[in-house]
Amino acid sequence: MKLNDPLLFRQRAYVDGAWCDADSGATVAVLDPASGETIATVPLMGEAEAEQAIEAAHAALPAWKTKPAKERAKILRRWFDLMEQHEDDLARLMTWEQGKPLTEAVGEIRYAASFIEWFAEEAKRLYGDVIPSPTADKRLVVVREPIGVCAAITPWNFPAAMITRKAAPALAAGCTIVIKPANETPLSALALAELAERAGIPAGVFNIVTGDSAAIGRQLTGHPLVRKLSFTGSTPIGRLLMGQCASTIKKVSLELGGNAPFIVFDDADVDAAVEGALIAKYRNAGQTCVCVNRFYVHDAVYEEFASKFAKRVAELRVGNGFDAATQIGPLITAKAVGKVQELLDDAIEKGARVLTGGASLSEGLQYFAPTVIADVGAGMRLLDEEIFGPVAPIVSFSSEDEVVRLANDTIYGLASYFYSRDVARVWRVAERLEYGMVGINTGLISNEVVPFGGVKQSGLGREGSKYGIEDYLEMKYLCMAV
Ligand SMILES: NC(=O)C1=CN([C@@H]2O[C@H](COP(=O)(O)OP(=O)(O)OC[C@H]3O[C@@H](n4cnc5c(N)ncnc54)[C@H](OP(=O)(O)O)[C@@H]3O)[C@@H](O)[C@H]2O)C=CC1
Ligand SMILES: O=C(O)CCCC(=O)O
Repeated sequence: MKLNDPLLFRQRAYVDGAWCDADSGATVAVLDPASGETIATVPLMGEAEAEQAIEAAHAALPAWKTKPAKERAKILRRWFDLMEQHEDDLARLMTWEQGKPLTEAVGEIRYAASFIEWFAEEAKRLYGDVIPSPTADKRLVVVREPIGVCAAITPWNFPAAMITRKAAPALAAGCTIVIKPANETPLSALALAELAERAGIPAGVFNIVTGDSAAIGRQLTGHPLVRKLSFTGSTPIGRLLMGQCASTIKKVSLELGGNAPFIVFDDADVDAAVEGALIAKYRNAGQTCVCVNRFYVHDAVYEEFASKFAKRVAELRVGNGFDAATQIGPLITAKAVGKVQELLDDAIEKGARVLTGGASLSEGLQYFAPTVIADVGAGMRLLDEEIFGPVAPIVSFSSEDEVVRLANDTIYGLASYFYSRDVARVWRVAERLEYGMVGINTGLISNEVVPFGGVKQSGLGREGSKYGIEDYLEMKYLCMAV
């Protein structure tokens, strides 16, 4: 891979300000999902190396948390500037290891950097409170302090943004952090560490350990010095990690799976709904926790929506993310392709009708045809399970009550979307949907200024926005006799 700045291509972990190997010297391969070829190796670390990183983060904490917020903000701002300057290289590394089209990778680098910019600004605004005392002899004050050493475990679908959405508020609040990126996409994380170092983030404040996720995860969730865990990934692993955190009562933020409904009412602008649906379903080849999992379309506009949508989906270009024409890259692994195919086959066997697409595109490679299926109904697995791929199932409905009930009939509660031009209905449905986020007449809801997160088994806490720093802070109440 030719980079303008070759030093951004790092193949060693970053702990206590140093580039390190695993104690055993063992490594794990990073694969290009477009070709299946090995593009790099990173250290196969485990519990011992994770513990060293936790101890480094603990040692670095006193100096970092007592730095004036303005100084922490300046350092974070430099990190943001460096990400902007190196956006081309960062995006190329991401497409190489993750597969997403280069334009989407550039978009993610900007999105990732925006969390650093935002929280650099928020660092200076962590106000306390003065509480009017019920008695004359006391003064009551609330101050907010960094929670301490934090841990983060991040997924492969957004290899940069899921790191900065956690690390930026942590560092802004005065915490230090140890991060375990997904083994599929560690190169983006390590490039961020290189830029963090150049920005002047002190040794031990920002650490990246790569390798055995279960072993590192056990250490990060079990070590008493770690005060908080933030995880983005599947609901089963989130459940496991939450349980592991119980013995040391850590604060936990979880951003887990979704089963997003996308509802098109009979009063919707159908053409606008088709455009919104394309973004909400096919971004990152459908590998996003806020990607639509189920389309519910009113009987009166079902055929119109389905045929217009299928026509647009059939035009999507699938290919290598480095090809400028590509809109849909490869899926992350062969296992992911198998899972998407299995869910699709189950639906077809149970009576779903393929409008476009319908299968993986190439023997041995990880390309999957953007697919739309109609006549989808109860009992098909993809209505309950996260597809995480470019398959769009369409279900028909006939009343508002019915569709709200169907949309809420899931253990998940992350993102939801609907299209309607009836103002009263917009309020009614937005209030009745049991989701942390509701897109109304839009398919794109993410940015750094809004609280991203879910209810039910989609997780705990919110990331981004003025609320996103709360999880990295503790309240301390001071009671003074006067
Ligand atoms: N909410 C979201 O954004 C995401 C949801 N998913 C959902 O999960 C499905 C499976 O994807 P998958 O990548 O396997 O998701 P996982 O939840 O298994 O992986 C997410 C992260 O957790 C790590 N991890 C896995 N097992 C453990 C463990 N025992 N202890 C500590 N960390 C662990 C992974 O590391 P490593 O990869 O190195 O093993 C990765 O960093 C997807 O199809 C999708 O439905 C997946 C990713 C993101
Ligand atoms: O967890 C994910 O899938 C990443 C969220 C992408 C986004 O912020 O929109």
